[in-house]
Amino acid sequence: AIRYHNWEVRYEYKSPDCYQKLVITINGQTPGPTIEAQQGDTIVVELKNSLVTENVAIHWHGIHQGLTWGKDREVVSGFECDQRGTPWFDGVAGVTQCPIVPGDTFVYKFVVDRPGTYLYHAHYGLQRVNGLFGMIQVSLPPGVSEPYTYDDEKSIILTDWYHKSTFEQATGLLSIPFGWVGEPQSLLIQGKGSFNCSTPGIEAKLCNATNPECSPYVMTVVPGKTYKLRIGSLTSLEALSFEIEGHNMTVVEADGSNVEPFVVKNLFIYSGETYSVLIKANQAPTRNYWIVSKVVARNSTTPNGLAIFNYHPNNPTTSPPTVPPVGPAWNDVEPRLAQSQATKARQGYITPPPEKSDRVIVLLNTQNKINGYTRWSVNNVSFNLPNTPYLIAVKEKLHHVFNQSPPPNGYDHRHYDIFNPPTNPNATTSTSIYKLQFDSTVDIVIQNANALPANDSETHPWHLHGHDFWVMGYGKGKFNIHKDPKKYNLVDPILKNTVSVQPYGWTALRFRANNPGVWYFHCHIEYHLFLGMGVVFEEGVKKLGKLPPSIFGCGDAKVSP
Ligand SMILES: O=C1O[C@H]([C@@H](O)CO)C(O)=C1O
Repeated sequence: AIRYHNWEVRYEYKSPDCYQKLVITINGQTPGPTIEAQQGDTIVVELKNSLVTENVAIHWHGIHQGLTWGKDREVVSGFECDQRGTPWFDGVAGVTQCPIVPGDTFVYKFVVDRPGTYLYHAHYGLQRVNGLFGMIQVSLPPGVSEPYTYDDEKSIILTDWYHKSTFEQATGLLSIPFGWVGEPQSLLIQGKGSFNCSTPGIEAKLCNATNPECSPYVMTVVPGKTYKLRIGSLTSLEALSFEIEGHNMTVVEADGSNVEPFVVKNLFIYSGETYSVLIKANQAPTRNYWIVSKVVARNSTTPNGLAIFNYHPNNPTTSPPTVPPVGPAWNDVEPRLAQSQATKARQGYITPPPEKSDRVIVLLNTQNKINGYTRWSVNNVSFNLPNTPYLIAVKEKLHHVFNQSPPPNGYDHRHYDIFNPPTNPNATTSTSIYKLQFDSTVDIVIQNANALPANDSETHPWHLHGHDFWVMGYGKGKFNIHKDPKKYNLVDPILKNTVSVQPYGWTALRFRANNPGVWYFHCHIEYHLFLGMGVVFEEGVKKLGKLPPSIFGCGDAKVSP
């Protein structure tokens, strides 16, 4: 089926956490409308940019934009045809398309070829921070059922929320001295939070604690029933712990893959990840319970996000009689690593990875000063987008629009102490990209190191466009290229599109470069990406037919040839 959506994107005043500010809405909503579809459906989104002074582009997070069924898939020309990849609709301004200028309408059209929980969000500047995002839910075709049962389904998006405008944030991040955005003012659960309006310095007319826009989100359940809850995180900065007071959760899905079920009291979720959990409403039905979202991995001042788990027929607005659970310690890496390691492909749904890879790329994450500016770098290269999208530049052989020499395949691990902040005097900014041999198997090892402040290494969630990767392993300290690959999980690794890398730790991934296109791979912390924490992979662009004219219109790609 074709699922048609007509969206208008614009700025509006909203008070998601009681504090009024300009946010970006889709058809008046943030989070935007949920896209519901069945496996194999074609999604058409006709998007009108009514932002007046800003471009826009929307990324369909977790959607491959390539048809992965059938082994000998032929990529043919003619972009009207559905039975092929659509790498030009991945929605990244500067990578796969020119941005959509104010007043313009752009049509995204792509197939959702796998069931599961996915997301969509702005991929232009810092717009995601302003609320331009939503969820994509792809169900199985009729007659096919999931390997678990439940009575009903719910979904929520978790975010963090800032009061400063993204313009002010961007100005700080691009200044000397560096103006860091700091910790968010609140955490939102499905677009609702609660900032304390009596905080000193808050203008009374901008903050109204009784505004219905910031009444807590309520999830109503019927006693005894089991619910599938889809959870996505699109935080700008924070890693979260999510918990429903007194209720265990059974994890069954991660980033669209079936998970060998395991039970948690709290779920750790990083920006860009999605999970489905099963929850049984099996507690005393005479009261409501707290739903809590809490910052982990940073020593944050942000108060917990709260929502209400409402047992029908209790009053949905009645606060639970208890103090909300405090959740795990922010700095305890062990339970987070344990959850990541417990997340394996479900028996009967395992796609084993190739046993060997053709190429290994080690990516060292560092925070650097470049010409006095604070940046994030990968192998000492801080990434900048060119004015002409890579997809067009590669396909049309516009070699001058980006640096043609490849970025480094690794870093000098013998002479780099990941625990002590070296000055990284050689870091540069660059537009260069990794060219992958088509259909080769690629291993990526992401290595975290010190940030600029001493004794400080952060958690980074890395997201790959256009593919799922097998999560081969996680480790502490410096990755050892001789010993660590021997411990890779070749049996039942999960396929994901976003993965966490813990402080001073590493994460190893494997994927097949079999989707013709140009694909971003980056830290999903919006501010880190903004400061250069990403790379781009190109594979098989030669195989693509004519690019659709609608993605042209910027840089040296003004019109379709
Ligand atoms: O990118 C970042 O910058 C700050 C800090 O490292 C420097 O102020 C921080 O916590 C980040 O995540």
